[in-house]
Formats: sequence, structure tokens, C-alpha cells
Amino acid sequence: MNNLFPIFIKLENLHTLIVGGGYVGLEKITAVLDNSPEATVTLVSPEIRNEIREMAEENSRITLIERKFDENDFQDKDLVIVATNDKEENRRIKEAARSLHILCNVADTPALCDFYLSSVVRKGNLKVAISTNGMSPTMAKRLKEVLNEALPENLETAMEQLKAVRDMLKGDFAYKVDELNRITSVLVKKK
Ligand SMILES: C[C@@]1(CC(=O)O)C2=NC(=C\c3[nH]c(c(CCC(=O)O)c3CC(=O)O)Cc3[nH]c(c(CC(=O)O)c3CCC(=O)O)/C=C3\N/C(=C\2)[C@@H](CCC(=O)O)[C@]3(C)CC(=O)O)/[C@H]1CCC(=O)O
Ligand SMILES: NC(=O)c1ccc[n+]([C@@H]2O[C@H](COP(=O)([O-])OP(=O)(O)OC[C@H]3O[C@@H](n4cnc5c(N)ncnc54)[C@H](O)[C@@H]3O)[C@@H](O)[C@H]2O)c1
Repeated sequence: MNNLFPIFIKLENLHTLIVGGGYVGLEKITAVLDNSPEATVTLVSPEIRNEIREMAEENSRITLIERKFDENDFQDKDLVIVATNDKEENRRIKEAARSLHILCNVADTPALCDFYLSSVVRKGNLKVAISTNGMSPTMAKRLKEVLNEALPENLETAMEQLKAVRDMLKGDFAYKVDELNRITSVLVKKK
């Protein structure tokens, strides 16, 4: 069964907590900031990799706290990514997050995740997020590479033109939808 509901989150409107500053913590903070450079992120961990320290020196929206996780760290946070190397502690953090209704990702235990991070294909304003339902992140990464090659570079121009038409179209909603469907029908016409 694949019951995941995909959404695109404006992380700059939220405050993200990352627990664990090791290799996976680095991977997750990089994924967050690559996609949402203006996100506010607090990372708590007794040991923090140098790459993360360097990121924090350059970015005032990143706060580093050098100690073990404490439940007070949840204050004012909207979502949490848990990436310690202590499975039991990860489970406790997840339970605490649930009781506060904070959305939680536990990097080493898919069953404990409220959401997964995805592989991301980006072409200007177009973003395609890929998930394998936790089956194979490596497959997601490879598909990203395939789609990155397959999607044409000029999509941005097409999107800009369609936005201009969209902004220009007057009339009621149904008319607007019909017009936009007519103009773009060439994209799905069988040869
Ligand atoms: C897509 C991506 C996004 C990102 O992280 O930004 C992502 N993992 C990526 C890479 C990657 N992760 C791992 C490998 C090593 C090879 C392998 O194991 O396959 C590689 C490949 C590599 O690095 O080359 C190891 C791994 N990952 C998870 C576990 C735990 C487990 O499954 O039990 C373990 C075993 C740990 C161990 O054995 O110790 C779990 C998750 N990883 C997810 C996402 C979520 C499911 C996404 C989906 O639905 O497909 C989920 C469930 C939770 C989450 O992390 O959100 C990113 C690709 C970025 C890109 O596009 O380049
Ligand atoms: N989801 C994924 O993509 C993925 C990929 C690889 C590994 N993993 C899993 O993620 C986990 C972490 O792996 P890693 O390579 O980052 O390990 P790591 O040893 O490099 O880092 C773990 C970090 O957690 C910190 N930590 C430990 N206890 C803590 C606590 N109570 N509060 C806050 N921080 C704490 C440590 O100081 C360290 O910085 C492992 O269980 C691994 O199997 C997940």
C-alpha cells in the first residue's frame, strides 16, 4: 500500500528542529537548506560535524546547541528530523513529538516517520519530488538523475508564458480553465 500524501512545504514560515549532528544530520540539514535557503533551523547534538558548523557560521538562521536533546527543544518548533545514532532515544523523541503534535521524521526508522524527505528534481520553478514509499532511497536518487536529464531546460520559459496568459485571462473560472487546457493540449497530444 502506498498511502503517502505529498505536499510542498514553505519551510521559511516554520521552525525546524534537527536532532543529531552526524553524517545523517548533515545530509538532512543540507536537503532542507538546498530547497528552502531561508528556513529557520535549530540543530541539537553533543557532537556536531564541522561541515554543519561552517554552514551555521554563514547563515544566521541556523542555531546550533551542543548538548543532548531535551524536551524543551520542542518549544516553538513545527517539525523535527531525528538523526541520532541511538535508536531508543530516537523512539522517545518521536513519542514526545507526537504528544505535542509536532510532525516528526526519524531517519533510521521509516515506521516512526510522519513524513519522508524526497529526492528532488529542480528546473527553475518546477520541482518534482520522488518517493519510493521508503522502499529504496537509492532508486529515488537514480530516478532523480534520469528525470533531470529527460526534462527539457526550456520548461521555465513555457511556465513563464503560461503564467502571463493565466494572469491575462479574464472571464469566469471555467472559461479560464478551458483556455489553459486548450493552449497546453499540445503537451499531451499523441503523435
Ligand atoms: C531520498 C532521500 C532524501 C534525503 O534524505 O534528503 C532519502 N534518503 C536518501 C538517500 C539514502 N539514504 C540511505 C542511502 C543508502 C543506501 C540505501 O540504504 O538505500 C541513501 C542513498 C545514497 O545516499 O546514495 C539510507 C537509508 N535511508 C533510510 C534508511 C532507514 C531505513 O530504510 O530503514 C536508510 C538505511 C540506513 C542504514 O542502513 O543505516 C530512510 C529514508 N530515506 C529517505 C530519503 C526516506 C525514504 C524516501 C523514499 O520514500 O524513497 C526515509 C524512509 C526517511 C527519511 O530519511 O526521510 C535521499 C536521496 C537524496 C538524493 O536525491 O540524492
Ligand atoms: N534516512 C537516511 O537517509 C539514513 C541514511 C544513513 C543512515 N541512517 C541512520 O541514521 C542514524 C544516524 O547515522 P549517522 O551516520 O548520522 O551517525 P553519526 O554517529 O555520524 O551521528 C549521530 C549523531 O547523533 C548525536 N546524538 C547522539 N545522541 C544524541 C541525543 N540524545 N541528542 C542529540 N544528538 C545525539 C551524536 O552526537 C552524533 O552527532 C543511524 O541510525 C543510521 O542507521 C539514515
